[in-house]
Amino acid sequence: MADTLDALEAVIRERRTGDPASSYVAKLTAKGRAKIAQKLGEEATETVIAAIQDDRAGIVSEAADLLFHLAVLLADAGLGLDDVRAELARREGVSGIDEKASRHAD
Ligand SMILES: N=c1c2ncn([C@@H]3O[C@H](COP(=O)(O)OP(=O)(O)OP(=O)(O)O)[C@@H](O)[C@H]3O)c2ncn1[C@@H]1O[C@H](COP(=O)(O)O)[C@@H](O)[C@H]1O
Repeated sequence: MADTLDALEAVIRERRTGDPASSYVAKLTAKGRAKIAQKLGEEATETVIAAIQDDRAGIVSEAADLLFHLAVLLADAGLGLDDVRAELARREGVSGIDEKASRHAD
């Protein structure tokens, strides 16, 4: 899975400046950050709908769309999956319950 996402990220970085007529990544990137963010939101909503309908195949399909569009957004922001991995690694072993409680400690 990590390899697939890394390969996808590499393709996205390469296609960003490609021909919008033949590349969806280039076409979406050319439309700008707001459009990329909008698409990400749409795919998130479609994932939510599939989840509520308990549509397992739909969840997988929409999650793939969601991860793809997230990777396009990260690339547009000059970020990458390694930045997200580092943040998740930083949180490793920190309970979400404890983390939330610590926000209200002071
Ligand atoms: N994983 C994906 C991937 N997932 C989803 N999509 C596209 O994302 C789009 C989202 O679907 P929508 O129906 O919402 O999009 P739309 O109707 O075109 O968009 P709007 O005009 O409505 O905004 C579709 O065109 C899908 O084909 C993807 N397009 C590309 N990839 C990967 O990116 C690589 C590079 O793609 P190109 O840039 O097209 O060469 C490909 O080889 C794939 O590996």
